[in-house]
Amino acid sequence: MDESLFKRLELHGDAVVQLNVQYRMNRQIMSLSNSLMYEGRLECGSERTAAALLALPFLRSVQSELTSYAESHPQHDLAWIQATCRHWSAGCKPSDIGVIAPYRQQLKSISALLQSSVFSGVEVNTVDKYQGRDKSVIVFSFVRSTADEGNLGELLKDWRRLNVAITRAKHKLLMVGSITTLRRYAPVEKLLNHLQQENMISFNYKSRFKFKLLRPVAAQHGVGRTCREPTNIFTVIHRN
Ligand SMILES: Nc1ncnc2c1ncn2[C@@H]1O[C@H](COP(=O)(O)OP(=O)(O)OP(=O)(O)O)[C@@H](O)[C@H]1O
Repeated sequence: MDESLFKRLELHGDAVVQLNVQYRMNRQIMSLSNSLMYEGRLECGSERTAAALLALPFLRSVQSELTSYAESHPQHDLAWIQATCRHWSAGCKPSDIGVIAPYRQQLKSISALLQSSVFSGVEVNTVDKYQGRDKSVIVFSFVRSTADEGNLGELLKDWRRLNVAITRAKHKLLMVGSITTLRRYAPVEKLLNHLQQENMISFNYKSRFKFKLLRPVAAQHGVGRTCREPTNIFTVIHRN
C-alpha cells in the first residue's frame, strides 16, 4: 500500500499519458510548474486562462505597513500573511483567498491571526488538503527557517508536493520564506533559481528593519492604490 497504482503504472511507459494542457493557472503562475516539473511542456488550454488577471490592492501597501511595525512583530512570515490577506480581502471575496503551509502548527498560528470577521472565508489548509482544488489567490508560507543543516524535515524535499502547492492559484500567488533555509531543499532551490532568473522576487528583506524592493512592481501606482497589476507572483524572502 506504500506505492500508488499510478506509481506502478509509471513503470510501464506506454500505460501512462501525461496531460499537458491546463485551464487553471494564468501563464505566469504556470511557468513555475513548467520550470519545476514539466520542462516547458505544460500549456494553457485557452488564451482566456493564460491572460486571466485579478486587480487587487497593491502589495506595496503591505510592505509599507510592515516596515512600520516590523519591530513589534518578530514572526515576519505571519505578519506578511496577515497584512496581505487584510489588503487583498478588500479587493476580492475572502473565500477566493487560500493560505497554504506544509506544517499544521503554522496553520494553527495563521488561523489564530485570521480570526477577525474581515478574514471570514479565507481558507487555511495544508498542501495535501488543497490537492485537486484551487483558489483565485494563494498565499504560500514555506515556514521553515533553521540554521540546523541536519534537521531539514521531509515535506519540502517532496517535488510533487511543492508542485501541488505552486499550482493551486489561478490568478495570484504570494510565497514567503527564508532563502538561506530553502536553498537546502533541491526542489525549492530549483524554484528559487527560476524566480530569481525571471525577476519574480518582489521583496527581499535582509534584516528585521530593512526592506529592499528588488523588483519595481508597478511602482508608478504608488502606495495603497488599487490597480491592475501586471505581476501575478510575489515572492518575499528573508535571510535568517
Ligand atoms: N475545459 C475546461 N475549461 C475551462 N476550465 C476548465 C476546463 N477543465 C478544467 N477547468 C478548470 O481548471 C481547474 C483544474 O481542473 P481539474 O480540477 O480538472 O484539474 P486536475 O487535473 O484535477 O488538477 P490538479 O490535479 O492539479 O488539482 C479547475 O478550476 C477547473 O474548473
